[in-house]
Amino acid sequence: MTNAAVQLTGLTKRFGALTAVDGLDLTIRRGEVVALLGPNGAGKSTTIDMLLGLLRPDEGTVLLDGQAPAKAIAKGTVGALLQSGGLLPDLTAGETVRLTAALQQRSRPVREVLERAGVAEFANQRVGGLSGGQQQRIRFAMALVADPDLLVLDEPTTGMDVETRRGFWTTMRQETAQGRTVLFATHYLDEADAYADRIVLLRAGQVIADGTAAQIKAAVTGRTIRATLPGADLVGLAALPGVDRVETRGDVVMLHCDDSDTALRSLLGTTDARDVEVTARNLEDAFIALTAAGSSK
Ligand SMILES: Nc1ncnc2c1ncn2[C@@H]1O[C@H](COP(=O)(O)OP(=O)(O)OP(=O)(O)O)[C@@H](O)[C@H]1O
Repeated sequence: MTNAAVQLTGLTKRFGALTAVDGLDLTIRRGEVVALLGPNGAGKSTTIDMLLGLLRPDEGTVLLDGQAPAKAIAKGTVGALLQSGGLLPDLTAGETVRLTAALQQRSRPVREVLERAGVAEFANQRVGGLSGGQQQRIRFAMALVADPDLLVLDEPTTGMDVETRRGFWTTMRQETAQGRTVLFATHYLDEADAYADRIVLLRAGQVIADGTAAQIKAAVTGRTIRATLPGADLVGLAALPGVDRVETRGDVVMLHCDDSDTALRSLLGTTDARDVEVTARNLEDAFIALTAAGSSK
């Protein structure tokens, strides 16, 4: 079969005058790990809710492995971790996952899933008394227990401390190594950078960048040359070929360049610059640049 794991076409959702998701097209191949990255209100959760069939699109279509969401989900091939809800406070963590397993057409051994998701250590405690991060781990176990081909995770590490986050992503790596397709929404640039094969950057319900972390960084073109140059002639530096803008901090100059190779040759040829460093923009620079302008609709 050649169906994409996820195919969103012209997906649109309006809430009154607000267009939360605006004609979104997205195809995810099987086995891809995709981060849906964007600031608050970008439309990540609304997209995920439509993808899972929890919210009806105003326009557009969702296909999961070539089928409507309800059909794919009924077959048990989709596991989801949503931001809230879904937990009964009086059940224990273990009972919650066992109950979820019992409702699936196919399921993995509960004991194994409890271990994997880091729930085993508090499996006998009631859900209502657990922390937000522990409850997130239970939701993760619930998503895994169906042995899904597609895992959809809406801000999975919310409420987790640093160590738990790390453990979560270690487990995720093991899961994705088995060929699962994963779509996760996140605010965290480092998570998208470290764990996704592909980053889809959303702003105001539209895709504004789509590629590997390296491609997204490259989309915000330019590099910065940093050098020590006491008494620098700033006007002269700004006029060097390849230089966009010049900043100084004491004896250090920073040349923001659209062509750092040309700029570097001129800098070294015409000045006494030393301790020279050339750096690419990082994902945070790209994120800020791409999401900053015109974000309100
Ligand atoms: N049920 C609703 N009724 C009205 N407006 C809504 C509703 N759900 C979402 N919105 C609005 O739609 C926009 C997109 O929200 P959404 O939750 O999808 O964004 P998000 O990217 O997931 O944000 P966050 O990172 O804060 O979770 C926001 O402006 C939000 O206020």
